[in-house]
Amino acid sequence: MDSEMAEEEAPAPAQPLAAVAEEGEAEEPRALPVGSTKTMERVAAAKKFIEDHYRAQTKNMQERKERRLILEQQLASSQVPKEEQINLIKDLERKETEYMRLKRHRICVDDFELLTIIGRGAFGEVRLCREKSSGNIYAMKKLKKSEMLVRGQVEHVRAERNLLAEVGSHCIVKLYYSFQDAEYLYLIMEYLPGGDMMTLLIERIL
Ligand SMILES: Nc1ncnc2c1ncn2[C@@H]1O[C@H](COP(=O)(O)OP(=O)(O)OP(=O)(O)O)[C@@H](O)[C@H]1O
Repeated sequence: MDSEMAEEEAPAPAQPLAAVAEEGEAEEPRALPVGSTKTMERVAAAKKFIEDHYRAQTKNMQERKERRLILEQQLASSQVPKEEQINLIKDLERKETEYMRLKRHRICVDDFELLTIIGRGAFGEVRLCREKSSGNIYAMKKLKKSEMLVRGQVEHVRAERNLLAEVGSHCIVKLYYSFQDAEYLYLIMEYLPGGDMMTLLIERIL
């Protein structure tokens, strides 16, 4: 079994404070201090993140096992020679491992070669860029986090990002990646040459 398939050990649950009291020492039950609303929100967000992460990981492992099983069943009922069957299964495992390796890679601004500036938005510039690994050209929209906070636009930007990520329409620009660093959010979109709608409308109307 390779490292991807290895089952992860569940982290030990945090020990409740009361349990830390020395054995035999009769302690009056004390109310634990409750964190501020902000802290409680962070705790809830972290809990959700961890749960989602492990759920996704379990699902991935299950799907991977199923893909292997399907291939094994297909090969068992085929005329493919035994040696060839072993090679095909090894090939599948190699591709699965490579896929997991690529998935683990956290994409960041260094994965792109920054080219010319093609526009300016409310929170920063839009640049043409080239993905180093594939050579693909995209439009990179860079949004300054502090500006978004000052103008109270965090929810609008989040909605824009979610909409671009979820809608699959030829009328809406495609979003390929989104990521952030300490200062900026980045949206990596399909590059649409030809200018924006407002310029087009002005040209057509005037
Ligand atoms: N995917 C893209 N392909 C090509 N050019 C783009 C792309 N996205 C943005 N641009 C260019 O960058 C400019 C600013 O981008 P965008 O309109 O998304 O920013 P914004 O912050 O929403 O701006 P505004 O507040 O003015 O609407 C656009 O007018 C356009 O010229």
